[in-house]
Amino acid sequence: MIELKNVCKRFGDKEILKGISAIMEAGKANLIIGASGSGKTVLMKCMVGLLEVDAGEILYDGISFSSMSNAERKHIRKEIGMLFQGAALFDSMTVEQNVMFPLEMFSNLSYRERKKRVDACLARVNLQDAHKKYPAEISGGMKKRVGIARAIVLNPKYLFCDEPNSGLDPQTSMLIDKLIHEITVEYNITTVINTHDMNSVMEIGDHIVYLYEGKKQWEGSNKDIIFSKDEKLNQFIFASQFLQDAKEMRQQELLNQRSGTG
Ligand SMILES: Nc1ncnc2c1ncn2[C@@H]1O[C@H](COP(=O)(O)OP(=O)(O)OP(=O)(O)O)[C@@H](O)[C@H]1O
Repeated sequence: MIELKNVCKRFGDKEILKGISAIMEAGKANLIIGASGSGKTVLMKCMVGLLEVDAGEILYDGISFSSMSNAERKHIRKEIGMLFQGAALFDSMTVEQNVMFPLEMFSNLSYRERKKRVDACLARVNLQDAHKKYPAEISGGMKKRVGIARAIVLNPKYLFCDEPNSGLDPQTSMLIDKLIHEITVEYNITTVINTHDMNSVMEIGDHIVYLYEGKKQWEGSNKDIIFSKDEKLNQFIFASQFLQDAKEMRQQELLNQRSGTG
């Protein structure tokens, strides 16, 4: 679990994060959503220590990460996996070498053990036959899978995904979402996902934090969203008439199920 307590961040006289408190739960996909410029990336960077908070606190399983020195943060950093936008693979390395890279950097495993772990992670993301391929030879969806395999190769407790669906078609996006969600539940990972993708929100949003102009405007699950009366959230999620109609239909369906008439 990651806990944010009144997190504030400014750049010069521009206040970006205005006292955000929220919980990122273990074994759940925690989504940070909000319009462009609302502070999602800055918040994620604060959480992994790429930026320092100006005030407030970030706790990893009860331990204050924000007040630690860089040296003290090392053992928490080892437990963090990251899936970057566009997967950020090394072009000159094969798929297998990309996934093995963190093990070479941060583990004392023998080559045989490393190879076994890489094989297991690539199998978990359904990429059994791509070991010797280079990133340029595989599709965008496959690159994301390699990125996921690399992010989980060290068995992380925490997984950060920045826009995991960017550049993917809707069907591939859903497969990637499903994979991230399955892995999160399977290994009880605290997964934090920055996204603009409304499909992701509705499909895997176990826990959602909606930022509006640097403040937490709303927090809840994808099931709560259907019944939320928060105007700003509704305008953001159900922006088109089509989506508003879909929301009302789903609302009715759920109400019917509850009253036993559906
Ligand atoms: N290093 C920086 N120096 C100054 N301003 C910054 C810096 N990083 C981010 N900002 C500003 O902080 C605000 C929030 O940026 P952030 O990237 O977190 O938005 P976002 O919600 O992730 O947007 P998007 O969805 O477009 O990625 C923006 O106004 C941005 O210009």
